[in-house]
Amino acid sequence: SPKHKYYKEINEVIAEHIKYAAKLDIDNTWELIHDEGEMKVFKREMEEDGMVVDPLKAVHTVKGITGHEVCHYFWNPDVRMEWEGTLESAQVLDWFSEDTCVCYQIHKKVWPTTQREALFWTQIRHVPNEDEDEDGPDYWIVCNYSIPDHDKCPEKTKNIRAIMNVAMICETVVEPPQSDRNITRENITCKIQYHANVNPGGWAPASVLRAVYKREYPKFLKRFTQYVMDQTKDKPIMF
Ligand SMILES: O=S(=O)(CCO)c1ccc(-c2ccc(C3CCCC3)c([C@@H]3C[C@@H]3c3ccccn3)c2)cc1
Repeated sequence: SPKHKYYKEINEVIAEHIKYAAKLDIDNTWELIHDEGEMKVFKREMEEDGMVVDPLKAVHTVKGITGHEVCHYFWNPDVRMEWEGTLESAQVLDWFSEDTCVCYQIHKKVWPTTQREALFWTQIRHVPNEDEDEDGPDYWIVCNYSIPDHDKCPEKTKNIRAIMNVAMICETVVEPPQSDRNITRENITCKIQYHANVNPGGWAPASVLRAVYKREYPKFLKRFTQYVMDQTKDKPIMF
């Protein structure tokens, strides 16, 4: 399809997330806020114009599912309301291509903050390892990135527009290495990195927001990965 308005931005944002994922340097600037089994959730405390914009990074390892499956269910707008417990509504406003669409969603109100909504493009992409380096990382990635407006977006709602740059970046490990033919779910593990930069778009008490982040992100990641395990357990593996 002819290059759409966001074609260049999408490539730049995805490339940035891939570059960042390859480094995975969780240095001491990241504060561990949740550590449960294989899931570790970190934050950095940052404020912009007095608003909490804490970047969040989570790493998780889940057996029995692939990076393609995790990204497929995270990206697929048709199932968003099945696993995202904090949404009041979610809809697709536009399709740029078969792997890229514009979503508009309203988050459930988080007392005492004003209700939030989000308008963003979402793309799923397979980033194979570099040809010459067959041991290089092979990623599946989904990126959700806010856009300022869209002609089909509801106007003048009472909600505050949150601004986000979120990525779900996955690698699949097959152990022991086997030919594609007879790999079972016992042989696969998905290594997940989740990066979320959410600007609440308007003032909210820092203490409230930080408590919400600390509670909601681990809950969301647990619920989402469990959803993928449930959806895939009796289905052929998506590599
Ligand atoms: O991974 S996604 O792309 C999945 C698509 O939905 C995504 C996840 C979360 C958000 C998000 C948007 C707004 C807010 C706040 C800002 C002030 C009041 C609500 C929060 C706070 C952090 C807490 C939160 C964390 C996880 C899930 C829901 N709530 C999170 C946006 C996108």
